[in-house]
Amino acid sequence: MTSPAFTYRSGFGNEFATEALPGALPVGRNSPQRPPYGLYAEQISGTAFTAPRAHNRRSWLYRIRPAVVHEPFRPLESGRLTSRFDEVPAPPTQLRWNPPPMPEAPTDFIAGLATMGGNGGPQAQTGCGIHLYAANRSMAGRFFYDADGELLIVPQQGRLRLFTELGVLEVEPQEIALIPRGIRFRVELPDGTARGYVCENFGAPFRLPDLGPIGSNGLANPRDFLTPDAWYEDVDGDFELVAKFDGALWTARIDHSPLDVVAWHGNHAPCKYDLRRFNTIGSIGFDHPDPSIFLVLHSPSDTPGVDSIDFVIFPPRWLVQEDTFRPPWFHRNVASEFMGLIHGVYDAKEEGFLPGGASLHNCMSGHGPDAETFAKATSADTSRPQRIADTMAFMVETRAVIRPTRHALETAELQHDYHRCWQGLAKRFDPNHP
Ligand SMILES: O=C(O)Cc1cc(O)ccc1O
Ligand SMILES: [Fe+2]
Repeated sequence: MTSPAFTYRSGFGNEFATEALPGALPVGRNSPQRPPYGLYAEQISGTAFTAPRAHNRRSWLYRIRPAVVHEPFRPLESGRLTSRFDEVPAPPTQLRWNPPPMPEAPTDFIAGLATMGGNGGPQAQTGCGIHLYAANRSMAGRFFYDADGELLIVPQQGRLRLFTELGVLEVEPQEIALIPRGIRFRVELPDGTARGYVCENFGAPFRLPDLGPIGSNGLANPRDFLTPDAWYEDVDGDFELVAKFDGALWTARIDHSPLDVVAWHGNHAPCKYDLRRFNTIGSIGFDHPDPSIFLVLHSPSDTPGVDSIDFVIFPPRWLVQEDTFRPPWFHRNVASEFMGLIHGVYDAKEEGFLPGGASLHNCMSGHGPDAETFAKATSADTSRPQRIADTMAFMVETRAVIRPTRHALETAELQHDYHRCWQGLAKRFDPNHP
């Protein structure tokens, strides 16, 4: 038996309570002697039991069988998915990649993941793995969970239907999904193929940033995050449970679908967010602000004010700054910047940075607009507003160096001529003309 309808509740990090059968949620206690409908009660903790209340994440699940019911795990060939960021020395060179091609062989979401780089790891409980996925078939007969981190999924092409233990998320390009650490799920591809990005967060769960002087509204508003209502399937069969655990993949046989949670309550729950809802705040006077104004979600580190990961977007917006070089300035950054393009064109790079592609500008490596963009922006009329339309780029900015994997440095998609886009920035200096 399968329950229908994919519906959501609104809010970020809320305490939700939802049941797919009436009365399935116990009232007034988490673990009654006999939960309704013969369900098992089970807690999943995403933070330390003793984490401060504001950051504590846990959910109570009422399910047909407890999560422990499966056979032992054995190693599974991990393909291009890894949490090893020491395979090859990280070059300070600016790097850019073309979009990965769609696979030819049948490839599901998990098999289609290729790690481009990262830092920290599951043991350090900080940093991230940055992956691209390209897939052409739905996950059939297998389910996945990531014990190493939370998954921030950024579709670029093709919708995803994420059937999770806590409900179903349907996401399309320009939406993102967050799957908390440990939550089991399978991925269907309603469009047949799908491509995109995954940021695997080994550290503190992503949260909304404080808004400081912006005030009580703006950037990503909490009510635009949607968490699914309880949904379950009661299906027996010969299935596979795949785990990413301590950097590698493992597989275990399981004789039923683990997506059998009939009711749950708590705040360790998946959600989705439409990036087009982002309330972009910018300069209405002069100068191009720091990209921290584009922050959607962040994973704070143990140092106040310094994030382990910032997830930032560059959405459509108006540029109105007068007497200003309006695109991103030339810069070097203590943080490291991995970028992807979901849609359209990015304003600092009109060519070469393609939807589905990626770039990496590591700690203190100079970068900025290409020569063509520089030429246009220095002669643009800044007495008029300019609309940046049809664009959606994102950046995963991290405190630690993003070390590319061997795959990232050896793939045919690496653009060996990337540096040329800046070589046309000629000497303009003339000491006789201030
Ligand atoms: O490098 C980039 O294109 C990302 C970026 C954008 C911006 O507006 C300011 C700084 C920055 O690193
Ligand atoms: Fe940058």
